[in-house]
Amino acid sequence: MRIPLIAGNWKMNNNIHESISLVNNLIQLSNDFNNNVEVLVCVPFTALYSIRKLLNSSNIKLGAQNMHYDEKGAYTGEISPLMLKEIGVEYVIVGHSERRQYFNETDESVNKKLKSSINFAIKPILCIGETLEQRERKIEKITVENQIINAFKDIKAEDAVKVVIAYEPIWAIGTGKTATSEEANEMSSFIRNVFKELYNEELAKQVIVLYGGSVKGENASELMNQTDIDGALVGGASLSAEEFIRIINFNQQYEKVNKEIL
Ligand SMILES: O=C[C@H](O)COP(=O)(O)O
Repeated sequence: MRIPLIAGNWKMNNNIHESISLVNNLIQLSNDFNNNVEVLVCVPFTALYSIRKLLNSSNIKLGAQNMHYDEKGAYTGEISPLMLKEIGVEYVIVGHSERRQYFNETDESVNKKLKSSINFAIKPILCIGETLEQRERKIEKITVENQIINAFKDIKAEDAVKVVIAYEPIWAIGTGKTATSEEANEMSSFIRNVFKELYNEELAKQVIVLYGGSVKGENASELMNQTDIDGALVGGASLSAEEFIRIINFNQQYEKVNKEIL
């Protein structure tokens, strides 16, 4: 069974003080959380240690937004999987489009990071997705397929299933434009097909596929209740505890909307 995952990616926002305050708000409101959803916050490196201590008394998981693939070495300014492990980081985002676009993240480094995070038992969230130009040229599926094939090079099925996929159409990130629930579900279903071809049908059914790109409280329930979408990678809206909780509780809204319709 695929447990829904709602992951907040704070990106380069919140100093330590602001991070503590946001997480304290989340913890205070966590009694209201949808119990069937796994909740994760991916915070800046500088806040990881303080937030780890706060989260110890909660069910909220802790993630990092990037890591180097080597465990140590002469890589000035980088953070290793061992360092993340030492703090108790459970998840790491790999290959976010902003890292591919601004920091020369390549398919090759993404592949190395996936292997390394699996090796260190840090669950990777692999981001894939097409640009607006690629969608307009109708090459969004082949783009996403190639990203998967390259990212999973030499990764065995028993490890591949540990990777969470986040489908994030780049044109929907931080723009207020969301893919329609049909577009997002169609791509998520296509992603499962790629895994079926690359590995097997069982793995294709098991892999967790998130949607990311301007997810908010108001659109979460429709997106999350699509057959092939298992949750969300949330940027801007995860910076507000109230808005993030609206997303976490997408099912309650969905049930409420359905009851109102009935
Ligand atoms: O990692 C999160 C995504 O880039 C989505 O960001 P957004 O929700 O601000 O569009």
